[in-house]
Amino acid sequence: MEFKASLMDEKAIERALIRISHEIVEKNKGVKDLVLVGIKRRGVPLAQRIMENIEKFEGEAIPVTSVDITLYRDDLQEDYEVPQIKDSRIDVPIRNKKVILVDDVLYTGRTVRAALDAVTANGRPQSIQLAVLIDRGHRELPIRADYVGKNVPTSREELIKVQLMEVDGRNAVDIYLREGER
Ligand SMILES: O=P(O)(O)OC[C@H]1O[C@H](OP(=O)(O)OP(=O)(O)O)[C@H](O)[C@@H]1O
Ligand SMILES: O=c1cc[nH]c(=O)[nH]1
Repeated sequence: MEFKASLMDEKAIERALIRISHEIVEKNKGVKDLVLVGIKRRGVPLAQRIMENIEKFEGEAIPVTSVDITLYRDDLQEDYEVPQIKDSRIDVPIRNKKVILVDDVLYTGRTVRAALDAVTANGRPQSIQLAVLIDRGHRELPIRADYVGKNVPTSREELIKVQLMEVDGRNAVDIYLREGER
């Protein structure tokens, strides 16, 4: 992978998450019935940070939980990976709640589609919204985000790498060119 450019530093990530946190409270007219669901792995610390921001502004904590969506190799098509639910148990009640799914990158939309299945397997929420740090385009399904940290027009040969302190030891968003695509 060849490094191309830095898209966001620690401060830019923090500002984007603060804005998203405000937008969530504004759109939902408060924090009542909100549940944040981070998509593993990097959606989980992002959901946690959004919860901490909202708690700071509103003085009220909202539940945070996670779903585990993992890429599996398609048995019939060797080079094709399909996101599947690894563990669909959600450990907070979501029936009649306003669920906010959180992930780092939105690309084809397949991970989010699997996450929607995982959430609805646990009960019928009042609504499901989506927050992502980066929307890089190239959707293959009719899925869009309600809250976006940064829209980044990309080519398919590029790769967006989000790094978060809790997982990677640093906070940064960088863009790379995939091996052999130059
Ligand atoms: O819209 P999609 O095409 O589904 O792509 C987006 C997903 O891809 C990335 O996960 P990845 O599979 O790279 O795993 P990671 O988060 O563990 O690195 C990212 O974290 C999103 O979950
Ligand atoms: O560029 C991409 C595409 C999917 N997932 C990522 O994390 N980056």
